Amino acid sequence: MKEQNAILEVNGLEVAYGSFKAVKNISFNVYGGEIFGLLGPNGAGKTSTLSAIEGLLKPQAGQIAICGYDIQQKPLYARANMGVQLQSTSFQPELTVTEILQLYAGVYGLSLSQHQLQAILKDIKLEDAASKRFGQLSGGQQQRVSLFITTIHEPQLVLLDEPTTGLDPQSRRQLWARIEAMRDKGHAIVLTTHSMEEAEAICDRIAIIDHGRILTIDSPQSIIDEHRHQPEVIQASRKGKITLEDVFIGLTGAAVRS
Ligand SMILES: Nc1ncnc2c1ncn2[C@@H]1O[C@H](COP(=O)(O)OP(=O)(O)OP(=O)(O)O)[C@@H](O)[C@H]1O
Repeated sequence: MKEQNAILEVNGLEVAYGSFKAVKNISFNVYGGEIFGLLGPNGAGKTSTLSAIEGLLKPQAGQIAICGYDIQQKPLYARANMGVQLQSTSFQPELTVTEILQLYAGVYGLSLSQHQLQAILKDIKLEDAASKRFGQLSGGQQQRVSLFITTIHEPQLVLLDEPTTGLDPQSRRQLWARIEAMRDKGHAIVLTTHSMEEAEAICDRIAIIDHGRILTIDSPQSIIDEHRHQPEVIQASRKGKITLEDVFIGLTGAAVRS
């Protein structure tokens, strides 16, 4: 991680829906070459935070800059530096993999030669599925197409909302490897996840959010070390050793959110 290179700056972010404040004074930076995880129980404010970063909703207060461009003041510049993973349901199920790749390349003003297309299909391990319809792909295959399209314009900031939910362990590992490869190329990656295992496996830093506030922000191991002696964390421990999940439950409480 290169500390000097803040790709995403979030400062004093507040998001409200009517009179309800979903995000309350959240600040964090994400740097080139790091994977940053947003963790929190259902309703904590993760998606609201991502939506504000994407510029899909106007914050009640605070500033968000992507590569120095304010998302509200300079949305086109900010978005040019950002890749947002689309949900699989956003793609036309009747289009083939090739058609989808060509379509989205076109959206970003790129035209793919036959040679480039073959290289991409090989890279995302879908050589044999080039003419398959998107709707006929497995969940893991759809995620690979979706992740590739997110980064087709080589954005500096990549936003992934629960990228591996529903994938089998093999597909999840493969997606982790792709996300890590993006990190190693210098992209800044922000992802949300409910998987503590995922956060520990690939995130360089995480923020645990609850009720719209950041409770703690650091590397997974530092967060475990910092909170391992708290009584709520020890009480949450199930395996005799303190895990990130124990800290998460200890900090956010064991009650299921409505
Ligand atoms: N469009 C909306 N109108 C009103 N309230 C909303 C809206 N979107 C979200 N909320 C509320 O804002 C709070 C934060 O929601 P958000 O979707 O950001 O949480 P989350 O951390 O992404 O949750 P999850 O893990 O369930 O996806 C919740 O209480 C939610 O009910």
